[in-house]
Amino acid sequence: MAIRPVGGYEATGRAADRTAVEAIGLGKRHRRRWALRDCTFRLPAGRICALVGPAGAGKTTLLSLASGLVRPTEGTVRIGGANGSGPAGRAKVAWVAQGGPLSPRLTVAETLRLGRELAPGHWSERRAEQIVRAGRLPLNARVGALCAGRGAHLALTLALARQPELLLLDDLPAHADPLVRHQVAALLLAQAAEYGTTVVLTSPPLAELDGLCDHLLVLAGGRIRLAGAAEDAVGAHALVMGERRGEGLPPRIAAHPVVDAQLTGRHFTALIRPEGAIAPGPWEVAEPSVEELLLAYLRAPDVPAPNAPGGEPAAPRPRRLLGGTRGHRPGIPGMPRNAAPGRPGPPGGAPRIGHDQHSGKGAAA
Ligand SMILES: Nc1ncnc2c1ncn2[C@@H]1O[C@H](COP(=O)(O)OP(=O)(O)OP(=O)(O)O)[C@@H](O)[C@H]1O
Repeated sequence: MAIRPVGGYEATGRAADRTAVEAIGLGKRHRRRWALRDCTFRLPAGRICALVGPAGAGKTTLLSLASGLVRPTEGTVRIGGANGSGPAGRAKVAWVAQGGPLSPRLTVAETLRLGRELAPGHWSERRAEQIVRAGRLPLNARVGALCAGRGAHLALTLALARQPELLLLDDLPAHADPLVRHQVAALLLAQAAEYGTTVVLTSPPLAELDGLCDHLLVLAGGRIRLAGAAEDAVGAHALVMGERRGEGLPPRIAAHPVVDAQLTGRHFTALIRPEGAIAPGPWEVAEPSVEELLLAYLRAPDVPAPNAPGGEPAAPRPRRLLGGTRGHRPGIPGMPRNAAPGRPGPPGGAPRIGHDQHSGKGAAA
């Protein structure tokens, strides 16, 4: 684990009223190729945000820009109101990255002492002790003898004791055993609630997001595909499941923007962004889980952002009046909504409906 630049956290005002990260037209180009482009979003303070996207989507680039380690080619990113590229912005961010150097020869106590010395004026001894106690870190153990989960917990202690406003967390929970992952999740929730720290988790296990992440940021191809509060994002989509009678989706479903559709045998499952009421028919309509929503976006990296091209957060929407049979989690045996994370859809399953689904092409007659 490597701890990147850190700084002080001002516990003033209601977290939800403050903006932790604001990106406007943010972009980074390497030679002629854009790693990130047109990236516009606002992340309120005190949120736990899942940053999700396929390999090469631009996640690390976004973290590098947010941490101030890399300067944008275009646009701006502000951290707690300060320019993210300047010292004031950088001082508000901690980045716990995978594979960085915690010295294996030092003990836990020596590592913490070093952390305190390297963060004069920012270090909270009380917070460090709390986190060490919560993670049951043995103070006299050598860092090299700690299991991966405890090593991760130590890296997190170093980062949080420095009281950052924004914590960037790279893959951490995925590498720990379930108990440590649970401890880390509890720690992050407490940190966000009590200290207003904003946490950005890169590629967290999708099955563990419900109840942990309340904000979503989906990238693909260097552009934002979805950004906003998880609740709003879920409310702006619907999962429609039913029997199919033609080649593609029923026209009354394909009339809405389709994010992803899975066709399996005689059934279909589609994640749509309803534009108005969904016409009734031989299908069920349900609210997607966060996992289902993200899986659909990961399966459809080309889908345009709701407010393309800027990809701004979707505004909170009132609950729609849905047609069809609206249920909470009806589930259809063998359908993708029950698929395990990382295994989108049943084996030998349905073809993914491509881009032209958004215009409704490919719908069944
Ligand atoms: N220093 C660089 N020079 C050239 N191209 C780069 C550089 N850094 C990133 N890229 C390219 O920019 C794109 C985005 O890379 P980035 O590492 O941000 O993606 P990512 O979502 O973090 O991917 P992964 O999950 O595989 O780490 C990729 O196509 C990558 O090859």
